[in-house]
Amino acid sequence: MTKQADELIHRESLEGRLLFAVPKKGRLNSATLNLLEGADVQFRRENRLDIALVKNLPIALIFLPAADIPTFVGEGRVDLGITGWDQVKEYDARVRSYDRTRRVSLVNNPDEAEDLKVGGCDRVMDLGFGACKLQVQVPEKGAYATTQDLVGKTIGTSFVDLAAEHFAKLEMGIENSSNGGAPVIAKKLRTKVIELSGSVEAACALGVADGIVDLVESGETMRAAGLKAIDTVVESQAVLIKSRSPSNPEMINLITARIQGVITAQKYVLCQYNIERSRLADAKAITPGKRAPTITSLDEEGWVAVSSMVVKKELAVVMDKLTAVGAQDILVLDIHNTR
Ligand SMILES: Nc1ncnc2c1ncn2[C@@H]1O[C@H](COP(=O)(O)OP(=O)(O)OP(=O)(O)O)[C@@H](O)[C@H]1O
Ligand SMILES: O=P(O)(O)OC[C@H]1O[C@H](OP(=O)(O)OP(=O)(O)O)[C@H](O)[C@@H]1O
Repeated sequence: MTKQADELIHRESLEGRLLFAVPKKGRLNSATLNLLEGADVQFRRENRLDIALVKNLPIALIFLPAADIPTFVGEGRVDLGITGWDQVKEYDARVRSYDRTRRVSLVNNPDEAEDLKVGGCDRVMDLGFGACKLQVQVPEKGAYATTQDLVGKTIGTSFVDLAAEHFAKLEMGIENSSNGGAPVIAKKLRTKVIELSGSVEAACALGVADGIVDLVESGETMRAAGLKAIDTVVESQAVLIKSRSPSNPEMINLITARIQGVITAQKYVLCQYNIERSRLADAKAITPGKRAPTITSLDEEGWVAVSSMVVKKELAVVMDKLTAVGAQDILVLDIHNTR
C-alpha cells in the first residue's frame, strides 16, 4: 500500500473519534502511557506512525512533541491533550504576543478584528507527575543577584514568549502582576531573548547569554553547569487539557473520570487492621479514610477489623500511630483503580 493511501485510510478512520494528543517522547511520555494503561485505553501504535486508534473506545491518540500539544488543543484541532503546564503557559504567552502584534496592526486594518482572539485551552486536571519549575538562572559566582540585574542583558531559553513577558513586566515595573499574565504593551524589549532548543544550561558558560530561563527538577543540571536559580517564572507539572470546543464532551468526561480514578488509586493504599473495640475511636482518628473507614466485627469477642484508604506518603507515620494505639495484624494493599 502506498504511504498516501495509508494516510487516507487513517484520516477516514478518525471520523467520529475524540482526538487525544499525548507526548510522543521525552520526560512525560512513559508516565502518560502508564496513565492510559491504567485508564484501560487500549491501542497498538504502528512503528513510526503518530496516530493510533483506540480499540475499545471511539478515541484516536495523536503522538506529538509536548511543546506542540497546547497549539493543537488551543486551536481546536485536537480535543484533549496531556502536556506540561509550562508548555501551556508558553502557548498562552505566544497567543498574547500575537494578539498584541495584531492589535497594533488593527489600528490600520480594523476589518481584521474578527480573528484577534486565537484559541486557548482549559486545564481539566493536574496529573501529579512531571513536576518542575521554569526558573531564571545565572552563573553562581557572577555579577547578577536578581532578575532586575538582567534587564537589558541577553537571556537564552526555549520558552521565549514567557521569558519575554517576564522581562517586559520587570522593565515596565509591573513585577508579580496580580492577574498572572496581563497583556504587556507592545513596546520594544530592552532585554534580548534568544531562542535555544536544548542544552540551554550551556549558554552562559559559552558566552551566548548572561542568564537563562530553563526547567529545574532536581537542580542537578543547573548545579553541574555552575548556575543558580534567582527567580521562578512558572511552577509546572503534567496536566490534562481540553479544547474550548471539544467534539465529544461525554467522552471527555469519561476519560477524565477514568484518569482521576487512576491518579487517586496511585495516591492511596488500602490499610487493614484488627483492633479492640474499646480503642476504635483512637484508631478511626488516625485512619479516617476518604469518607469513613469500613468496620466489621471479628469472630472474637470485643475485636473489630478496620479497612481504610490512607495517603501513600503518610503510610509509615500512620502505621507507627496505629501500633501505638494497639492495632494488630496491619496489612497494606495497593489499589489498582477507584471511582
Ligand atoms: N527535568 C524535568 N523534570 C520533570 N519534568 C520535566 C523535566 N524536564 C522537562 N519536563 C517536563 O516535560 C516536558 C517535556 O520536556 P522534554 O524535554 O521531555 O521535551 P521533549 O518533547 O522531549 O523535547 P526535547 O527533548 O526536544 O526538549 C516539559 O515541558 C516539562 O513539563
Ligand atoms: O533539574 P534537573 O533534574 O537536572 O532537570 C532539568 C533539566 O531537564 C531538562 O532537560 P533535558 O534533560 O530534558 O534535556 P534538554 O536540555 O535537551 O532539554 C531541562 O531543560 C533541564 O536541563
